[in-house]
Amino acid sequence: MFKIAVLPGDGIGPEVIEEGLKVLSAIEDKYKLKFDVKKYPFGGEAIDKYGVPYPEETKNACLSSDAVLLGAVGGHKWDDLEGDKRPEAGLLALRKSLGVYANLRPAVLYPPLKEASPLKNELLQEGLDILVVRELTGGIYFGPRGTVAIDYGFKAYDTEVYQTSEIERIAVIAFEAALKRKKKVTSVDKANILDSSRLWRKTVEEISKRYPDVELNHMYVDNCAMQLIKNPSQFDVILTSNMFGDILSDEASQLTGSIGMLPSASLREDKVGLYEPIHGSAPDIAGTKKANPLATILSVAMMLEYSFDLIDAANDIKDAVNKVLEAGYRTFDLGKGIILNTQEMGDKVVEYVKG
Ligand SMILES: NC(=O)c1ccc[n+]([C@@H]2O[C@H](COP(=O)([O-])OP(=O)(O)OC[C@H]3O[C@@H](n4cnc5c(N)ncnc54)[C@H](O)[C@@H]3O)[C@@H](O)[C@H]2O)c1
Ligand SMILES: CC(C)[C@H](C(=O)O)[C@@H](O)C(=O)O
Ligand SMILES: [Mg+2]
Repeated sequence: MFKIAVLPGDGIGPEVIEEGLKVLSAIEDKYKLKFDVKKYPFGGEAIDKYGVPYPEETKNACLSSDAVLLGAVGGHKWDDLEGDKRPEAGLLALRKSLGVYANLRPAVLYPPLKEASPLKNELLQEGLDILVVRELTGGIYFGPRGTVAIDYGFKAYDTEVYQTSEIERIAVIAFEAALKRKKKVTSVDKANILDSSRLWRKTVEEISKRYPDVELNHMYVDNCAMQLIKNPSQFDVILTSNMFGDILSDEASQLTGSIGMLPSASLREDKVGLYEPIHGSAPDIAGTKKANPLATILSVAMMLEYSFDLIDAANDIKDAVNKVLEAGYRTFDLGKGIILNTQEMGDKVVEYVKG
């Protein structure tokens, strides 16, 4: 029986997780499966209860599970805490402790959402299906950092650090993914300025030699941010660092209609994975029932696919989401249509999963 540690977190986290679990339980019924699902405190909620964002009990549960499903963490209440005591520090510790260095963020435009994308229709003729492969356990998020007092005020620093082995393993993930897609990798860096990016570029070049069937091009991150809007269909797999991937995936998500549509899987060598929507705790809409649960529901689909090899079940969820959208149902972030609240959207997906 697959063991899943569920971390609802803060803000809209628990709201979208509830809908993800509803869909998971519909899959259990449909396929006569049984998942061992347990919730644990994490993020701001855990700080309030235990004084730390990633308590030992939660850590032990995550480390002994087949998959971790996370809502989102953070909120104004904890914004003034020191960096390493914040809910977001718990998220970094979770990712690091699991060793899930490969963050896959598929930005897929579901055809019924063409109107919800801010792009002109003519730019979407070929659809939009980009896989952002983001390095997740290195780079500036984990490099040396600090704040020191100086003559006038303070000096604060964060350091982008990458070593060959970290770049190699994430590049392999990107090239392998490209082989199953349109066979194109765009590696995004800032090699005109940063030493770490120059090592990135050189290492990616080396790995690309093992993949003669995959086309590789390099792009500076500032240009990539622009090209995503100008000509998104040029991209297949975007391979990039932790911070650039964070930023570019939020940008790519909006092209698909809303950040509320983008799921993610964070993987390592074995099948264990962390699954989470790419959005945050959205304090501006928490408690209003406006949150779009589809990114979390699609993260459940990724969990079924990557950690459990339940491909049919994963496809059922993706098909159900497409059908719900085709039938005109929307959450408020997706623009015009039959507007549903968070719970109603979850129920609709369940209805279509059941068939
Ligand atoms: N993985 C995570 O847990 C994660 C990710 C990003 C941000 N955060 C945290 O979340 C908090 C808020 O950050 P932020 O406002 O920059 O980013 P956010 O992603 O929470 O929200 C950005 C905007 O997108 C909207 N939005 C996000 N998810 C949505 C959904 N499912 N449906 C509809 N609209 C949605 C929000 O209402 C907001 O207007 C911060 O504390 C931040 O650190 C956590
Ligand atoms: C909250 C933050 C630490 C996180 C990140 O930057 O990785 C978030 O923005 C994300 O995209 O998952
Ligand atoms: Mg982000």
